[in-house]
Amino acid sequence: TYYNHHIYNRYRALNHHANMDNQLPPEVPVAKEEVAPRPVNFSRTFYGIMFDAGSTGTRIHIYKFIQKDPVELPVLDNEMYHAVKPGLSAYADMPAMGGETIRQLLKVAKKTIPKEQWIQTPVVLKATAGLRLLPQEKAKALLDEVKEIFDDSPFFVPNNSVTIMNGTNEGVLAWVTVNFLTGHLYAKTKRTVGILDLGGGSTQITFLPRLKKTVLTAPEDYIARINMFNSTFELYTHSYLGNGLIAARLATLGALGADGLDWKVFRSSCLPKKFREDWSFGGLTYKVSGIPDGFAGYKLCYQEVLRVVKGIVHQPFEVKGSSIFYAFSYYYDRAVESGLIDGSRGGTVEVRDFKKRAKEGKTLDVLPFSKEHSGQSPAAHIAQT
Ligand SMILES: Nc1ncnc2c1ncn2[C@@H]1O[C@H](COP(=O)(O)OP(=O)(O)O)[C@@H](O)[C@H]1O
Repeated sequence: TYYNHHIYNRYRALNHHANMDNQLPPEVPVAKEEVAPRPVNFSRTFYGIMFDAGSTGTRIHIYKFIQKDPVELPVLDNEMYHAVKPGLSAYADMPAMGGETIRQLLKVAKKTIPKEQWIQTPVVLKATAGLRLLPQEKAKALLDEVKEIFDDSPFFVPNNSVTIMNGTNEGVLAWVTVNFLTGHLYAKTKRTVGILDLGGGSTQITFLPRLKKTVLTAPEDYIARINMFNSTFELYTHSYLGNGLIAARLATLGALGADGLDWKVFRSSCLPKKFREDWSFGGLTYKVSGIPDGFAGYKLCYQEVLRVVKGIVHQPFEVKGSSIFYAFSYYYDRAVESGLIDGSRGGTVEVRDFKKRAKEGKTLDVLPFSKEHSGQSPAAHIAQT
């Protein structure tokens, strides 16, 4: 998942059809023409706290905004970031302990935000695939726990401040963010970039189709209409739940949703023959291993993975061309780990580069959770071929 402060600066331009509550702090009254003389030395500082409750970790983003003029939009001055692992969904059976991780992160917010600002600083949590994958009652227990902790905190708790974000909003917001950051977001924009987000539990693809055919041939719920700059954009967007890096890996092993986790060892030719480990995800622990008396390698692994994604992935014809996509989250992590791009500058890769590395065995990273980089990461481009 990827939520970015720049959306805040653009919020007046964006009116997404889907339910996107405005969680901004109370707005400064906009001066009308006749109220002409502006206050001298007007300057207002305010903060916002955003929790990103992902399937592999919970992150707090504390934003500081400065508004120098009552008729101008506030400008982001600073962002403070902190993350903990595992994510909330790992506490599916012990919501109180899950809540404790939020309480700890709120301590960071108390240290960062001046005391007199606490009461007007909104605090919001958006959960993604980890909670979407849990049985409803377990997800609800975790959200209720978080809500209680927010209510006990000295911060401003808006309505619906603790929710699961749906996959469409996750994909659309990432698209808006990346296009804003890359300067493609303006009225009548034609040249936009697509996004590919590979989380732990889900993966999102979003782009603005250039061909009418793409919109007409896509499944109906893959098209999201958003209003910006007085026009409607029809975006192609989909979130594949259960196909994030970690969830899909467990599905490949036949472990996702399986019983007998206490004794079953899930084997895969995607893992080195002698490999054996316990992996935890979503509050469950899975015993996994390679196939000691069998084979490991690209071809067999490819067949295993194909069985999982076959019939699931919708492939719009249009992206086969020369479309530019910005890929981030685990796409970025894996591209850095396998030496395809530079960790601080990002870089441009083609899908075939990943394939080449996989054949060399270099992306056969067997750690379930890689080190998470801090703050915003430079996106890795993927030019699709
Ligand atoms: N602020 C951020 N900027 C860039 N990548 C991020 C950020 N926060 C999390 N990530 C990346 O998201 C991936 C984990 O996704 P996660 O949110 O746990 O899964 P999901 O979206 O499926 O719930 C990791 O690759 C992590 O580095």
